[in-house]
Amino acid sequence: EDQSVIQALVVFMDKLGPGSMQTTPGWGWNTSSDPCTSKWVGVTCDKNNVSVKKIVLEKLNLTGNLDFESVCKVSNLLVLSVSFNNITGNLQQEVANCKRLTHLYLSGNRFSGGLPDSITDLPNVKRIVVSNNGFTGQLPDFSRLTSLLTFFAQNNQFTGPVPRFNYRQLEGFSVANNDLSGPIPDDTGRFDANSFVGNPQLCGKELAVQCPVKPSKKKSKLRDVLLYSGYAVLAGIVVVLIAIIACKKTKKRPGVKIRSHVKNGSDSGRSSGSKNSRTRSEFSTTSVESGGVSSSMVVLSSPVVNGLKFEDLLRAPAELIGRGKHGSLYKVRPDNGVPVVVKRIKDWKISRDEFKKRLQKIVEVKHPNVLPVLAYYSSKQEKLLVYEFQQNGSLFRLLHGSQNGQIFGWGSRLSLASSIAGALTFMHHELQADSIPHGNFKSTNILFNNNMEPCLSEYGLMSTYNHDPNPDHDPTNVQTTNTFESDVHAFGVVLLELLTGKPVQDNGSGLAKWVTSVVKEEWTVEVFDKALIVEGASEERMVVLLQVALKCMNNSTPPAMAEVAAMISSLKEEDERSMTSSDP
Ligand SMILES: Nc1ncnc2c1ncn2[C@@H]1O[C@H](COP(=O)(O)OP(=O)(O)OP(=O)(O)O)[C@@H](O)[C@H]1O
Repeated sequence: EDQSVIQALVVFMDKLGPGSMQTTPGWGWNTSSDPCTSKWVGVTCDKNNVSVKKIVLEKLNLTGNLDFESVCKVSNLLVLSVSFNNITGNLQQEVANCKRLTHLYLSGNRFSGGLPDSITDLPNVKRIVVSNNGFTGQLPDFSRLTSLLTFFAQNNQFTGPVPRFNYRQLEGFSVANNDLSGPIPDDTGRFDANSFVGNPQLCGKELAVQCPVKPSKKKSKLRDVLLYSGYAVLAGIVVVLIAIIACKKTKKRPGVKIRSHVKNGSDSGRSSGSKNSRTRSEFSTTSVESGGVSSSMVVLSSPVVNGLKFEDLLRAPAELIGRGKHGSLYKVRPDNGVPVVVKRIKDWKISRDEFKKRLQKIVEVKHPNVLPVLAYYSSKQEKLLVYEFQQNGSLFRLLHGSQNGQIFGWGSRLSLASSIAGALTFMHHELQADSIPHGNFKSTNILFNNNMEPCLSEYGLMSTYNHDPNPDHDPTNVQTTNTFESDVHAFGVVLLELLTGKPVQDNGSGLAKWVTSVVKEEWTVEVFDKALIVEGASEERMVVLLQVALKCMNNSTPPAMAEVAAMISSLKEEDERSMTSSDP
């Protein structure tokens, strides 16, 4: 590169605040070396190694500002990614100086201010990703960007109307979780609620929120209605809360009531209502309120919960650790026992008998990489499941938590993929005839046990799919096959998460599209987690795993889980062989 360009790049990096990265061996980014021949970290050059084409600086803890004026001195710059850092400040209008830019990735930083109008002066730009930042203000009119394929701006604080785009040409689009207002344009085509949710003042058929007939005049009215109905709901909640608290105070012995409905649980002996001075578990509240319905707790024999009684659970202090779309999760530490988690599933339209039958089947199937159910309870109103608390957290946390997956190397990821694929294959095989797939497979449901072995959690609990009430159902019917296929699809998503280190949104379709497009554009390396690249993992084998992921996510002919497991297992063997054959 030209000396003037090198100087500009050094200024660019200085402003990005590289921190201690500068001392990393091979870091480059100084005026005495060349970005191409000295292979500066994050820089890719053209075939002849003379001009910089891509700058990818992801997850490097950069904390400064993005200086477009400097970086755009690189006249051939096609790709700029600074995702997942802590970059602050505004986006300069000089972004438009990067005339040849095709890919701009800024997600997962702390940018603020608006997107400059000049961003729509980038004639070749295909992908703009500004999600997960603190951007504000109105979005510019993107309709003149005829080359744009994806625009992701979710999780910011953009205001004003949904901007104009060539929606028919867009492959990926989201403005979810902002403060946009007014009607969703008519021409947004294939983009559904996922692309728009989380904007309370937005209306349109996609969101099933009707827009006022004369938008300009009635807009404020609609807003008022939304606002007031919001207040009404809030007021309602407060009243209910007060009522519940009042109830709690008057009912002195809630445990007794629950206990009287526990018919065939393993409880016996002392009255649970006695000397109960501890914080009562939150999940017991509704059990009490569901009074009158006979219910049962089944405690499975396991050394972990030897002699655990339902009352012990109810009496122990409980801490809410998750509230998902299927229910809440509490961490509970019964007297003298190991900490457990209690999953409380809401709104599952399944009878108590069916639930029991289903759980009996699930608990029969045991696999070392599947977290066993310790106990379950069902009343008409609610279903509770008990598992051992896993203090080492989930795969999601390992990949996207504060450590950012950096100490989670390629070998461990491949081995995790292989173990979990094996576990899921086994479960599918054993529960095929009963039509019980996992149903909610994702990285928060892969937990690390005390030996840091990955374990599949919450198998078969969620029925996002309709439960078939007919006991004589044909297990090969379409719906059933689809649900097992959904697990395979979800497994593909987790593979993508492992490979890219990126969290998943909207069922992974966005991530899959992105990966597919990137692969098509032949810069595959850019999809992989920076931590894997830095580690020097075999790109060839990462690509093979990527292909397995995309196969899983292929909706027309997805493979069976057993096939997936076989592919990963042979890849793992190959990887291990290469380790032992190369230098020690
Ligand atoms: N046995 C466990 N031990 C420790 N942490 C757990 C355990 N089970 C779940 N978790 C963690 O607790 C958090 C909340 O779990 P929860 O199951 O409520 O949410 P979710 O899996 O994200 O959503 P949902 O299951 O409702 O779709 C998750 O981060 C999950 O990884």
